[in-house]
Amino acid sequence: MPIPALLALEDGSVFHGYAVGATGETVGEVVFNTAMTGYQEILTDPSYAKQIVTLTYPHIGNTGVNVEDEESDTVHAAGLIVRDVPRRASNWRSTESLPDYLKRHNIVAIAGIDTRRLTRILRDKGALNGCIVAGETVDEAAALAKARAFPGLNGMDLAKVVSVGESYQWNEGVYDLDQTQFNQPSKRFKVVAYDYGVKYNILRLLAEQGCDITVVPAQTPAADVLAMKPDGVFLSNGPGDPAACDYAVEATRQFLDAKIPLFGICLGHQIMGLAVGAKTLKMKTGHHGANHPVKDLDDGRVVITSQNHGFAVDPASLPANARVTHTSLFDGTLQGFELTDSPAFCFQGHPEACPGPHDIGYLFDRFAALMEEARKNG
Ligand SMILES: NC(=O)CC[C@H](N)C(=O)O
Repeated sequence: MPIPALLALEDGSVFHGYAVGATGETVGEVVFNTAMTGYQEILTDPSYAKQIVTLTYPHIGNTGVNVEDEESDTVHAAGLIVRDVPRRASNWRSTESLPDYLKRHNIVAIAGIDTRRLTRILRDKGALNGCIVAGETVDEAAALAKARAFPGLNGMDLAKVVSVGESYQWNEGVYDLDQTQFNQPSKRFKVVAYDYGVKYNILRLLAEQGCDITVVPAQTPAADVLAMKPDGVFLSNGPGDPAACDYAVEATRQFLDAKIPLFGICLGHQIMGLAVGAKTLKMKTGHHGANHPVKDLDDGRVVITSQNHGFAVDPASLPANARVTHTSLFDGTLQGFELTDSPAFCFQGHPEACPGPHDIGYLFDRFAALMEEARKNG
């Protein structure tokens, strides 16, 4: 007999299903992700800290899990909600089933609920706080009280919580499926990457550009980084509210003043926005998926992108020296901008994919070109 589980949302909705992960309880902001593949990359994306993810694709776990597809050193999502997990996982790289993996990481997960109904609630009302309880006795009223007691992500600084404790070097490139190993690209740039909750594939794609990367903790002062004399600085993705990361905003201001090549992704984009004086806001419905159309305003092309954010930079608040480069074709929100007086640019979505399409991978080339240019100008 499966172990019972329930999901309670702060609006009073309750869903009954069964446990497919650890027993116990978890609380967080419930969001839906529309990607059809990549559940392991989603679970290990540190930007999902304090968020419970429901996947709209109904069959999750078909290909099991494997060590090469991890996007960080552990699972960061606060919980998982799915329609159905197959009884048997099958893939040539699979080393473990999804339920065993969730149990090993102590992640509470529920299956057997109507994820379409849940998604419609979240789409109509926006992200809601929720609680999953899994165990032989599940108490609806207690779960509801816990969902309502969760303070929400507004004002929460989670970047420094998930960040690495000590700096480290990263040189590994992307995974070569034919060689079944990670590339070891040669190095031509020295890059410092801030870890606000960085995904490994960002570091891998930077390495593919020839970056010799030093990953540093979120609160590393700008002066320490500038003392390393890097060719460029990278600001990573990460969880929580960007407006709460004052130390990151302050460091970014100093990099902009120093006119050092700067590239930000997702939380890094939002931090760059705050550093130039723009405002961030919480979106009603965040973007979480792998098929989001984004327009590149420079050449008009439409790129299909991976997305994972619940906050956004308000384009109306951008200063005159910020030029908008990308916008979302789903809701018109800001997706990218660059500065006209500094070699700095950023993107709200995920050019590293994992999971998702690679259409916007050209941003990594752009960062390398900025560093090349800065070198020439000495
Ligand atoms: N993936 C990210 O970096 C997310 C940034 C931020 N935490 C948001 O939700 O908008």
